Amino acid sequence: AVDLSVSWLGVNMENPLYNASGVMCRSREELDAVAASAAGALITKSCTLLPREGNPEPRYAKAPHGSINSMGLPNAGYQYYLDYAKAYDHQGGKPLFVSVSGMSLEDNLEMLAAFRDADLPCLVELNLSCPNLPGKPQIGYDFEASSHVLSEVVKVYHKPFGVKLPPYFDPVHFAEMASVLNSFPSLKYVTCINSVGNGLVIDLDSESVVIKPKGGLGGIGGDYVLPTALANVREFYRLLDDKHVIGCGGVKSGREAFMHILAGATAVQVGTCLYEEGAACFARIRDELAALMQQKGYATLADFRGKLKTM
Ligand SMILES: O=C1NC(=O)NC(C(=O)O)N1
Repeated sequence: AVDLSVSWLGVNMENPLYNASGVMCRSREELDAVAASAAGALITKSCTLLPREGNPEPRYAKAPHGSINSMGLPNAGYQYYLDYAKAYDHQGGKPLFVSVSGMSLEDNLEMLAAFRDADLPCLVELNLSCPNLPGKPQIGYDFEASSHVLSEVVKVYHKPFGVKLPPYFDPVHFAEMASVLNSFPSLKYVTCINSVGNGLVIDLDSESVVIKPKGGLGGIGGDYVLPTALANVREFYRLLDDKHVIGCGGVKSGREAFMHILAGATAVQVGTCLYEEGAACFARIRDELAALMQQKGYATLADFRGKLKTM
């Protein structure tokens, strides 16, 4: 038998799989559905200070090899998720993570101070990479801004936390961002990657875009992004000091979950596949991962984590 468990930053997961922030996690009903599934943990939709409607619909579409979304951070406001976390059974339940994505640094600091004061066992994932707010850049692509935000965050939030990063595509950028992240010891994990920003899916029959916001531009997920996600996991696994990397991007079976862990991922998030298949995907992916490990003769995740061979 294989052991799929992973313990990290005080979090004990029976298996390494959980939802990507944004998918099946905006309402308490959705969060409860992930908690009731075979997922090893759950994370909330990125929250803002005030509730947000988000971008006009249609704002999500399935595409031939994945998905495109320009949701625009629709969420119930941080108090809703703080209340959910306060009521949550942290002892008996699965680990709960909270994603925070303020519209400004001040908003981020106010929300983080509130989560700090609530003194909950949840780990925070600070989203530096939402690509879908018209007119707003992805903070993660501005190294100076990222450093400034993190400098202010660690003054307010003293517990270990993580950041959700956009995909990078250039070794110089991997090195630059790793250098910024390594200067914050309490930043204990990164989640790689957020959607590949501002892609364009065209429907040939209608000769039209498939989502309304931003002239059809949206974050790309699914099969399209797997190689980019794996590269980001492996590069940050290699470049970061004493931090965990959480893999996200293109996971739809035990195979891609295995690849992310082989590249160095401590745990693995599922986005597009969860959106399309529903919470049953967790048991399927879990069992596929276990079978793959069995076939390959690995008893635990640590047996192969980060052991990607190079030539
Ligand atoms: O960080 C985000 N990534 C996405 O792909 N979409 C959401 C969103 O638009 O709310 N946010």
